[in-house]
Amino acid sequence: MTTIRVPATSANLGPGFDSIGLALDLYLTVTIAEARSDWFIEHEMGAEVPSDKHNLIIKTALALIPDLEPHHLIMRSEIPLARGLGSSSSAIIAGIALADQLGDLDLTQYDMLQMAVKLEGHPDNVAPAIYGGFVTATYDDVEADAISAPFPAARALTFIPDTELLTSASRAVLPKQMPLRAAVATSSAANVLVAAVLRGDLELAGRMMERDQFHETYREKLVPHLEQIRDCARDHGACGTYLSGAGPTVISMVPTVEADEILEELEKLPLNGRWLNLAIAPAGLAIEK
Ligand SMILES: Nc1ncnc2c1ncn2[C@@H]1O[C@H](COP(=O)(O)OP(=O)(O)OP(=O)(O)O)[C@@H](O)[C@H]1O
Ligand SMILES: N[C@@H](CCO)C(=O)O
Repeated sequence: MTTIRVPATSANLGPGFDSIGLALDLYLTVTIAEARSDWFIEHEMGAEVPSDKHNLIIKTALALIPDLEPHHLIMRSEIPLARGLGSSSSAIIAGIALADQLGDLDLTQYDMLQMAVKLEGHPDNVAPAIYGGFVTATYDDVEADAISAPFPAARALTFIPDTELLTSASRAVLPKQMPLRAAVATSSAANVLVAAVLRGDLELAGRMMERDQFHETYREKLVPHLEQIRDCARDHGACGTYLSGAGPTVISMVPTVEADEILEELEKLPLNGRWLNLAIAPAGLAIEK
Protein backbone atom coordinates (compact mmCIF):
# COMPACT_ATOMS: atom_id res chain seq x y z
CA MET A 1 0.00 0.00 0.00
CA THR A 2 1.12 3.57 -0.67
CA THR A 3 1.18 6.15 2.14
CA ILE A 4 1.30 9.90 1.57
CA ARG A 5 2.89 11.87 4.42
CA VAL A 6 2.65 15.68 4.67
CA PRO A 7 4.06 17.88 7.46
CA ALA A 8 2.22 20.62 9.33
CA THR A 9 3.36 24.14 8.53
CA SER A 10 3.66 27.45 10.28
CA ALA A 11 3.24 30.47 8.04
CA ASN A 12 4.28 34.13 8.21
CA LEU A 13 6.90 34.00 11.02
CA GLY A 14 5.86 37.59 11.76
CA PRO A 15 6.75 39.97 8.92
CA GLY A 16 6.84 37.22 6.23
CA PHE A 17 3.07 37.53 5.78
CA ASP A 18 1.86 35.30 2.91
CA SER A 19 5.46 34.60 1.85
CA ILE A 20 7.48 32.76 4.55
CA GLY A 21 6.75 29.41 6.19
CA LEU A 22 8.28 26.46 8.01
CA ALA A 23 7.52 22.73 7.99
CA LEU A 24 6.95 21.25 11.45
CA ASP A 25 7.40 17.74 12.78
CA LEU A 26 3.67 16.88 12.97
CA TYR A 27 2.07 14.90 10.15
CA LEU A 28 -0.99 14.08 8.11
CA THR A 29 -0.80 10.59 6.59
CA VAL A 30 -3.11 9.13 3.97
CA THR A 31 -2.82 5.44 3.05
CA ILE A 32 -4.31 4.36 -0.26
CA ALA A 33 -6.13 1.03 0.28
CA GLU A 34 -8.33 -0.96 -2.13
CA ALA A 35 -10.29 0.40 -5.11
CA ARG A 36 -14.08 0.46 -4.54
CA SER A 37 -17.23 1.78 -6.19
CA ASP A 38 -17.29 5.09 -4.30
CA TRP A 39 -14.83 7.17 -2.31
CA PHE A 40 -14.47 6.46 1.41
CA ILE A 41 -11.94 8.11 3.69
CA GLU A 42 -11.65 6.49 7.09
CA HIS A 43 -10.55 8.87 9.88
CA GLU A 44 -11.01 9.83 13.53
CA MET A 45 -11.37 13.59 13.02
CA GLY A 46 -15.07 13.77 13.86
CA ALA A 47 -18.28 14.36 11.93
CA GLU A 48 -17.27 17.85 10.73
CA VAL A 49 -14.69 16.28 8.40
CA PRO A 50 -16.46 14.46 5.52
CA SER A 51 -15.76 10.77 4.89
CA ASP A 52 -16.87 10.79 1.24
CA LYS A 53 -15.95 12.61 -1.99
CA HIS A 54 -16.65 15.94 -0.26
CA ASN A 55 -13.53 15.58 1.88
CA LEU A 56 -10.96 18.26 0.93
CA ILE A 57 -8.30 15.63 0.08
CA ILE A 58 -10.58 13.83 -2.38
CA LYS A 59 -12.07 17.07 -3.73
CA THR A 60 -8.53 18.27 -4.51
CA ALA A 61 -7.63 15.01 -6.27
CA LEU A 62 -10.87 15.12 -8.31
CA ALA A 63 -10.22 18.75 -9.26
CA LEU A 64 -7.06 17.47 -10.98
CA ILE A 65 -8.52 14.24 -12.44
CA PRO A 66 -12.36 14.24 -12.40
CA ASP A 67 -12.71 10.54 -13.32
CA LEU A 68 -10.11 9.23 -10.85
CA GLU A 69 -11.00 5.68 -9.73
CA PRO A 70 -12.56 5.74 -6.22
CA HIS A 71 -10.55 4.15 -3.39
CA HIS A 72 -10.71 3.40 0.29
CA LEU A 73 -8.34 5.83 2.05
CA ILE A 74 -7.12 5.74 5.65
CA MET A 75 -6.27 9.16 7.07
CA ARG A 76 -4.46 9.87 10.34
CA SER A 77 -3.66 13.41 11.36
CA GLU A 78 -1.64 14.98 14.15
CA ILE A 79 -2.39 18.44 12.72
CA PRO A 80 -5.24 20.22 14.53
CA LEU A 81 -7.90 21.83 12.32
CA ALA A 82 -8.20 25.60 11.93
CA ARG A 83 -5.45 26.43 14.43
CA GLY A 84 -2.83 28.06 12.16
CA LEU A 85 -0.75 24.92 11.57
CA GLY A 86 -1.62 24.47 7.90
CA SER A 87 -4.20 21.69 8.16
CA SER A 88 -5.96 22.75 4.94
CA SER A 89 -2.65 23.01 3.07
CA SER A 90 -1.60 19.55 4.22
CA ALA A 91 -4.94 18.19 2.98
CA ILE A 92 -4.56 19.97 -0.38
CA ILE A 93 -1.02 18.63 -0.84
CA ALA A 94 -2.19 15.13 0.12
CA GLY A 95 -4.98 15.43 -2.49
CA ILE A 96 -2.53 16.47 -5.20
CA ALA A 97 -0.22 13.58 -4.23
CA LEU A 98 -3.21 11.21 -4.32
CA ALA A 99 -4.05 12.25 -7.90
CA ASP A 100 -0.35 12.00 -8.79
CA GLN A 101 -0.11 8.43 -7.43
CA LEU A 102 -3.40 7.05 -8.78
CA GLY A 103 -3.22 8.94 -12.07
CA ASP A 104 0.52 8.40 -12.72
CA LEU A 105 0.97 12.12 -13.33
CA ASP A 106 4.65 12.18 -12.40
CA LEU A 107 4.34 15.72 -10.99
CA THR A 108 7.42 17.65 -9.91
CA GLN A 109 7.49 19.72 -6.70
CA TYR A 110 7.20 22.83 -8.88
CA ASP A 111 4.07 21.43 -10.62
CA MET A 112 2.51 20.63 -7.23
CA LEU A 113 3.25 24.13 -5.98
CA GLN A 114 1.46 25.71 -8.98
CA MET A 115 -1.61 23.52 -8.40
CA ALA A 116 -1.69 23.98 -4.64
CA VAL A 117 -1.32 27.74 -4.68
CA LYS A 118 -4.24 28.09 -7.07
CA LEU A 119 -6.42 26.17 -4.61
CA GLU A 120 -5.09 27.69 -1.35
CA GLY A 121 -4.58 31.27 -2.59
CA HIS A 122 -1.23 31.95 -0.91
CA PRO A 123 2.00 29.98 -0.99
CA ASP A 124 3.38 30.25 2.56
CA ASN A 125 1.73 27.08 3.91
CA VAL A 126 1.62 24.90 0.80
CA ALA A 127 5.27 25.50 -0.19
CA PRO A 128 6.85 24.22 3.08
CA ALA A 129 4.41 21.28 3.06
CA ILE A 130 5.91 20.29 -0.32
CA TYR A 131 9.58 21.26 0.15
CA GLY A 132 10.15 21.06 3.95
CA GLY A 133 12.45 23.29 6.01
CA PHE A 134 12.30 27.09 5.89
CA VAL A 135 10.63 28.38 2.73
CA THR A 136 10.28 31.79 1.13
CA ALA A 137 7.66 31.99 -1.60
CA THR A 138 5.84 34.38 -3.86
CA TYR A 139 2.70 34.18 -6.00
CA ASP A 140 1.44 36.77 -8.48
CA ASP A 141 -1.85 35.02 -9.31
CA VAL A 142 -0.16 33.41 -12.34
CA GLU A 143 2.97 31.63 -11.11
CA ALA A 144 4.42 30.70 -7.72
CA ASP A 145 8.11 30.44 -6.92
CA ALA A 146 9.59 29.07 -3.72
CA ILE A 147 13.03 28.47 -2.24
CA SER A 148 13.64 26.10 0.66
CA ALA A 149 16.63 26.36 3.01
CA PRO A 150 17.63 24.73 6.30
CA PHE A 151 16.54 26.50 9.49
CA PRO A 152 19.10 27.05 12.30
CA ALA A 153 19.01 24.55 15.20
CA ALA A 154 15.93 25.53 17.22
CA ARG A 155 12.74 24.25 18.80
CA ALA A 156 9.30 25.67 18.10
CA LEU A 157 7.42 25.92 21.43
CA THR A 158 3.88 25.80 20.13
CA PHE A 159 0.76 26.90 22.02
CA ILE A 160 -2.41 25.46 20.44
CA PRO A 161 -5.56 27.05 21.94
CA ASP A 162 -8.65 24.92 22.52
CA THR A 163 -10.65 27.14 20.18
CA GLU A 164 -10.55 27.23 16.36
CA LEU A 165 -9.97 30.34 14.25
CA LEU A 166 -10.76 29.92 10.56
CA THR A 167 -8.32 31.55 8.16
CA SER A 168 -11.25 33.31 6.46
CA ALA A 169 -12.30 34.94 9.78
CA SER A 170 -8.74 35.94 10.60
CA ARG A 171 -8.21 37.49 7.14
CA ALA A 172 -11.48 39.42 7.43
CA VAL A 173 -9.95 41.75 10.06
CA LEU A 174 -7.05 42.80 7.80
CA PRO A 175 -7.15 46.24 6.14
CA LYS A 176 -7.21 46.69 2.35
CA GLN A 177 -4.38 49.25 2.59
CA MET A 178 -1.69 50.22 5.08
CA PRO A 179 0.70 53.16 5.54
CA LEU A 180 3.88 53.04 3.40
CA ARG A 181 6.04 53.64 6.48
CA ALA A 182 4.70 50.53 8.22
CA ALA A 183 5.04 48.48 5.01
CA VAL A 184 8.69 49.51 4.61
CA ALA A 185 9.48 48.78 8.27
CA THR A 186 7.86 45.34 8.01
CA SER A 187 9.23 44.25 4.64
CA SER A 188 12.75 45.32 5.65
CA ALA A 189 12.42 43.23 8.83
CA ALA A 190 11.32 40.28 6.65
CA ASN A 191 14.40 40.75 4.44
CA VAL A 192 16.73 40.73 7.46
CA LEU A 193 14.85 37.72 8.89
CA VAL A 194 15.58 35.70 5.73
CA ALA A 195 19.25 36.74 5.66
CA ALA A 196 19.61 35.90 9.37
CA VAL A 197 18.14 32.42 8.84
CA LEU A 198 20.50 31.80 5.91
CA ARG A 199 23.44 32.85 8.11
CA GLY A 200 22.23 30.57 10.94
CA ASP A 201 21.66 33.57 13.25
CA LEU A 202 18.63 32.47 15.29
CA GLU A 203 18.85 35.38 17.71
CA LEU A 204 18.58 38.03 14.95
CA ALA A 205 15.95 36.04 13.04
CA GLY A 206 13.89 35.80 16.24
CA ARG A 207 14.09 39.55 16.87
CA MET A 208 12.85 40.20 13.33
CA MET A 209 9.92 37.81 13.87
CA GLU A 210 8.52 40.30 16.37
CA ARG A 211 8.56 43.27 13.93
CA ASP A 212 5.39 42.55 11.98
CA GLN A 213 2.84 45.23 11.14
CA PHE A 214 1.22 43.47 8.13
CA HIS A 215 -1.16 41.26 10.10
CA GLU A 216 -0.44 40.73 13.81
CA THR A 217 -1.30 44.37 14.53
CA TYR A 218 -4.83 43.75 13.28
CA ARG A 219 -5.25 40.17 14.51
CA GLU A 220 -4.11 40.90 18.08
CA LYS A 221 -7.68 41.45 19.21
CA LEU A 222 -8.58 37.91 18.10
CA VAL A 223 -5.58 36.40 19.91
CA PRO A 224 -5.01 38.15 23.27
CA HIS A 225 -2.67 35.32 24.36
CA LEU A 226 -0.07 36.41 21.75
CA GLU A 227 1.21 39.33 23.86
CA GLN A 228 1.08 37.29 27.08
CA ILE A 229 3.17 34.49 25.59
CA ARG A 230 5.55 36.92 23.88
CA ASP A 231 6.27 38.77 27.15
CA CYS A 232 6.81 35.59 29.15
CA ALA A 233 8.92 33.94 26.41
CA ARG A 234 11.11 37.04 26.07
CA ASP A 235 11.67 37.19 29.84
CA HIS A 236 12.88 33.60 29.80
CA GLY A 237 15.24 33.69 26.81
CA ALA A 238 13.14 32.93 23.69
CA CYS A 239 14.52 34.38 20.44
CA GLY A 240 11.16 35.43 18.99
CA THR A 241 7.41 34.81 19.27
CA TYR A 242 4.84 35.11 16.46
CA LEU A 243 1.30 34.20 15.45
CA SER A 244 1.46 30.95 13.47
CA GLY A 245 -0.40 31.31 10.15
CA ALA A 246 -3.76 32.95 10.64
CA GLY A 247 -3.71 31.89 14.32
CA PRO A 248 -4.78 31.22 16.98
CA THR A 249 -1.62 29.09 17.54
CA VAL A 250 1.40 31.04 18.80
CA ILE A 251 5.01 29.86 18.40
CA SER A 252 8.08 30.88 20.40
CA MET A 253 11.32 30.02 18.61
CA VAL A 254 13.96 29.03 21.16
CA PRO A 255 17.52 27.64 21.23
CA THR A 256 17.37 23.84 21.44
CA VAL A 257 19.33 23.59 24.69
CA GLU A 258 17.00 26.00 26.51
CA ALA A 259 13.72 24.62 25.18
CA ASP A 260 12.66 22.47 28.16
CA GLU A 261 13.41 25.21 30.67
CA ILE A 262 11.51 27.91 28.72
CA LEU A 263 8.58 25.57 28.11
CA GLU A 264 8.29 24.94 31.84
CA GLU A 265 7.81 28.69 32.39
CA LEU A 266 5.36 29.10 29.49
CA GLU A 267 3.23 26.24 30.78
CA LYS A 268 2.59 28.25 33.95
CA LEU A 269 0.59 30.87 31.97
CA PRO A 270 -3.16 30.63 32.67
CA LEU A 271 -4.20 29.69 29.09
CA ASN A 272 -6.73 27.21 27.70
CA GLY A 273 -4.90 24.95 25.29
CA ARG A 274 -1.90 22.67 25.02
CA TRP A 275 1.82 23.15 24.45
CA LEU A 276 4.02 21.13 22.08
CA ASN A 277 7.80 21.25 21.78
CA LEU A 278 8.32 20.73 18.03
CA ALA A 279 11.28 20.27 15.74
CA ILE A 280 11.48 21.89 12.30
CA ALA A 281 10.83 19.20 9.65
CA PRO A 282 13.69 19.24 7.13
CA ALA A 283 11.63 17.37 4.49
CA GLY A 284 8.19 18.00 3.00
CA LEU A 285 5.76 15.67 1.22
CA ALA A 286 6.94 12.04 1.24
CA ILE A 287 5.53 8.96 -0.48
CA GLU A 288 6.12 5.62 1.26
CA LYS A 289 5.50 2.39 -0.64
N1 LIG B 1 -7.32 16.36 6.85
C1 LIG B 1 -8.35 17.10 6.43
N2 LIG B 1 -9.37 16.51 5.76
C2 LIG B 1 -10.41 17.26 5.34
N3 LIG B 1 -10.55 18.59 5.53
C3 LIG B 1 -9.57 19.21 6.18
C4 LIG B 1 -8.42 18.50 6.67
N4 LIG B 1 -7.62 19.38 7.28
C5 LIG B 1 -8.23 20.59 7.16
N5 LIG B 1 -9.39 20.49 6.53
C6 LIG B 1 -10.34 21.60 6.23
O1 LIG B 1 -9.65 22.84 6.37
C7 LIG B 1 -10.30 23.67 7.36
C8 LIG B 1 -9.28 24.50 8.11
O2 LIG B 1 -8.67 25.38 7.21
P1 LIG B 1 -8.09 26.79 7.67
O3 LIG B 1 -7.34 27.34 6.50
O4 LIG B 1 -9.18 27.62 8.26
O5 LIG B 1 -7.10 26.44 8.87
P2 LIG B 1 -5.64 25.85 8.89
O6 LIG B 1 -5.26 25.41 7.51
O7 LIG B 1 -5.60 24.80 9.96
O8 LIG B 1 -4.78 27.09 9.38
P3 LIG B 1 -3.71 28.07 8.64
O9 LIG B 1 -4.05 28.12 7.17
O10 LIG B 1 -3.88 29.40 9.32
O11 LIG B 1 -2.36 27.49 8.92
C9 LIG B 1 -11.01 22.67 8.27
O12 LIG B 1 -12.07 23.28 8.95
C10 LIG B 1 -11.46 21.61 7.28
O13 LIG B 1 -12.62 22.02 6.59
N1 LIG C 1 -0.52 33.77 5.36
C1 LIG C 1 -1.82 33.24 5.67
C2 LIG C 1 -1.64 31.86 6.27
C3 LIG C 1 -2.94 31.15 6.49
O1 LIG C 1 -3.28 30.39 5.37
C4 LIG C 1 -2.51 34.15 6.68
O2 LIG C 1 -1.84 34.59 7.60
O3 LIG C 1 -3.70 34.42 6.50
